[in-house]
Amino acid sequence: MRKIYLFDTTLRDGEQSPGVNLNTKEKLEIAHQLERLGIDRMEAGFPAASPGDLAAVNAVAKAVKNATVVGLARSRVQDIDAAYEALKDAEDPCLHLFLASSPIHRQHKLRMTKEQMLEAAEAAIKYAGKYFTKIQFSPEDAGRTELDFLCQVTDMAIKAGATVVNIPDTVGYLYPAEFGNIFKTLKEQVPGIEKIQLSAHCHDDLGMATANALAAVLNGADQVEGTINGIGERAGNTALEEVAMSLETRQDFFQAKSTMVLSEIARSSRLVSKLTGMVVPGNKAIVGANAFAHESGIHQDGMLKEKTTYEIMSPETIGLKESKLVLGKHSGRHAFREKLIDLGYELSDEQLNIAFSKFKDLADKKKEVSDEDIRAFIEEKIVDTQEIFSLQTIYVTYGNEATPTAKVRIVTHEGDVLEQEAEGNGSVDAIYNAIDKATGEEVVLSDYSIKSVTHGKDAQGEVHVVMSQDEVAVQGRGVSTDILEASARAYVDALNRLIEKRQLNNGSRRDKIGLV
Ligand SMILES: CC(=O)SCCNC(=O)CCNC(=O)[C@H](O)C(C)(C)COP(=O)(O)OP(=O)(O)OC[C@H]1O[C@@H](n2cnc3c(N)ncnc32)[C@H](O)[C@@H]1OP(=O)(O)O
Ligand SMILES: CC(C)C(=O)C(=O)O
Ligand SMILES: [Mg+2]
Repeated sequence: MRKIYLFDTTLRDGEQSPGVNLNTKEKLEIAHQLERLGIDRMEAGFPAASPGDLAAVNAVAKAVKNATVVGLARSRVQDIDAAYEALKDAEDPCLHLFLASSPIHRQHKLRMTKEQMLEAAEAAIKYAGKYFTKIQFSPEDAGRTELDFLCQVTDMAIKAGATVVNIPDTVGYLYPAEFGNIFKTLKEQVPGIEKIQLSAHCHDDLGMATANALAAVLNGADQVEGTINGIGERAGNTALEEVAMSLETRQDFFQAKSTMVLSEIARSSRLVSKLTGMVVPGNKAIVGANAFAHESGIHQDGMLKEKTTYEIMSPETIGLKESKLVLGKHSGRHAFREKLIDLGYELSDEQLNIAFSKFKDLADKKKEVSDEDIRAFIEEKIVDTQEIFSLQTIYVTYGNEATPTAKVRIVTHEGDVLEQEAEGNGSVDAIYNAIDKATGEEVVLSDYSIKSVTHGKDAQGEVHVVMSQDEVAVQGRGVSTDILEASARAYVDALNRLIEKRQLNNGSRRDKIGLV
């Protein structure tokens, strides 16, 4: 099995993400985590960029013991000197030199001919050879460089003393077959290529960064460069966790492995996200919050029966606890029942059906149904014995200079429809007056409280009421994403309990409420 070296540039190309600025302490924290992650080489910064970055690279160089520490430099004496200054205390230092080779960069940016580019790069590699035994050379924008010229540049770099030649697709322009072909060609056509390592550095402008890096591996690349979470200039770099997990998951195909400590992936991702402020999208491969979460019923059913139906990797491998079955609009009964068992509820099939349809109603209103949501509506309703009144609709008219009015429609358990409208001191009072009118009940409301039982903008509100009638007191609870609906539900719930209690105490008094 071939070893693929991982070169992490989170602290250099990753830091080139707009808005990211890591101080020395933060770079050190990430560097130590990269060591735990088993990264072979880490690029700590660009020492010539600023005295602060030189100091940060120097701090990383002194602190890191289990990886090669790399510093980036233009092909200029002052940059190489700065990099030497930063890296001189490293146990295993490496200089990363670059000079663009593509026609666009040569003509417009460097204003150099091919010959001048070759001469400048050669002079820089040779100058660096005085200080460094490990030198990586990158022909920047290699992806858009004439292939025969790239072979010439690589040949020059090997002869001048480079130990690694890194091929950057600087602007993320190439497709895997094209990028792979560069490596194949270099391997076939450059004499002495076996003396050095070939490396791939890809950008994600067309979403090809990982695919291109893996195409390079298939065509002989020894090293892949990238960052944690794929951060980096513009659309970012190859995400190293994607490469390592691809090699692991598809060993059969790549016949290559990295020495990344896979169980440190999740922790590394969280740390980089926290210190750079770059939020990991939920759908990001490997480390996104949804990468091991399943929402739809058919998938959840498959997962419960056999995880490999819908998971090609296990969350435990990357250091997460377990896969998540997220309850939402697309979930089914199997996952719902499993969740209830997890939460400690054992329901009969009939209760499960009632609970499931309430869950679906809630899921239509909320993006994700949380454990608290489920507890709230299970405890609210499944214990119900008889629903004499059920609230069908409420309409409330409110304006701060108008009298609030509410219209309710209630259906009795015998199918009668009771519809009434009333005014009140506030919206809730208007709703309660309308319910009183519709049901014909006269009650005293002695307590009303409201709290949020879940979080976020679509949190559920839980209303709790206490009411009494002829010295019989009952409580009622209502839960909804809308507090007026929760208020109405709590009131109707209490009325149902009141009537039930009254029936138990006195025999039927339903004639009084006109239900017979
Ligand atoms: C593809 C990549 O990611 S490359 C790395 C990109 N990262 C960075 O640029 C971050 C750090 N950079 C910096 O802090 C600054 O750009 C510095 C300190 C390096 C240079 O700053 P300045 O001297 O003000 O130059 P500026 O950045 O405006 O322009 C770049 C100069 O370097 C030249 N240059 C660009 N690449 C190279 C190279 N690899 N080798 C030699 N010269 C180069 C440009 O042609 C330009 O030269 P000119 O001034 O003669 O026209
Ligand atoms: C410095 C080089 C390797 C780079 O980051 C690029 O070309 O994208
Ligand atoms: Mg780059």
